[in-house]
Amino acid sequence: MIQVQNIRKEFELSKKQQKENNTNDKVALAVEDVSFTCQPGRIFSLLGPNGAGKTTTLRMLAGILKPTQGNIVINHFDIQKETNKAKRDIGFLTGSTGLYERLTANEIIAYFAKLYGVKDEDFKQRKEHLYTLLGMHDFQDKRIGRLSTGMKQKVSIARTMIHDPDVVIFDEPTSGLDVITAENIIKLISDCKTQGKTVIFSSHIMSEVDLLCDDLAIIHKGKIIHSSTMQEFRDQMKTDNLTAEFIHIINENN
Ligand SMILES: Nc1ncnc2c1ncn2[C@@H]1O[C@H](COP(=O)(O)OP(=O)(O)OP(=O)(O)O)[C@@H](O)[C@H]1O
Repeated sequence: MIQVQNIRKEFELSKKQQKENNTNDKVALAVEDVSFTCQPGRIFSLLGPNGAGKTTTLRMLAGILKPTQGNIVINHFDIQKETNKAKRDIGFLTGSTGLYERLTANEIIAYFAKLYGVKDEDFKQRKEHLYTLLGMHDFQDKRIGRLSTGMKQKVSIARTMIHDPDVVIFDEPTSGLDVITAENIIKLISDCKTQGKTVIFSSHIMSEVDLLCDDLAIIHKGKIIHSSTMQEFRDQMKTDNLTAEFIHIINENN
């Protein structure tokens, strides 16, 4: 379960950033008064145009960024007060997940399994499952620095899932992947739901949202402008498809 209450994130701007952003403001407000709940066994989708505040929100949920205000609770653990306990329950996938370029996929997966205290027998079984699902056997012994963007993304996904987290946070999970692998990721996300995990993902791809999500929130300029179940979203649509409806809601709030 993820409970988000009135979170706000301000970034302090350096003199250089102020110049780049053409502003005298000392802070940039990225997320303002955002609240939502993600339930176990359901998939929650966070949608929004570029720069809306999706990654900033997900990084706060994962305990990587500290909110300026507000509370985040992951499976009853306050992410700011009981960070380590909360983090054990989280798998976080982001496009910028740092992978050590000089290690191989096998070394990275083994390293993270150890870090999270995964038992040997669980490790072997999970690794095999993830490598098969993602098609990773062929490059498991290659150094990360020699892998393509899509291959690196696969390693990141395996790394995110190896400790079998209860709560999974995916920031644009299929970005940079070929259609076959993207389909497998969709299947992996869907399996997470069947296993009763709490899933949140951000995406620009409405067909993925349509396939996967039970609940959704639309964020725009740092604020939640729509929040409902997917069914409620469909029932209130004023246009005839999801993409058109998304654009319509954004335009109404410009
Ligand atoms: N470290 C930072 N310092 C200053 N401003 C930042 C920083 N990180 C993000 N921002 C700003 O916060 C806002 C939200 O950015 P964020 O990356 O969360 O958007 P996003 O919805 O994930 O966008 P995208 O779909 O393009 O990835 C943007 O205006 C961005 O410029």
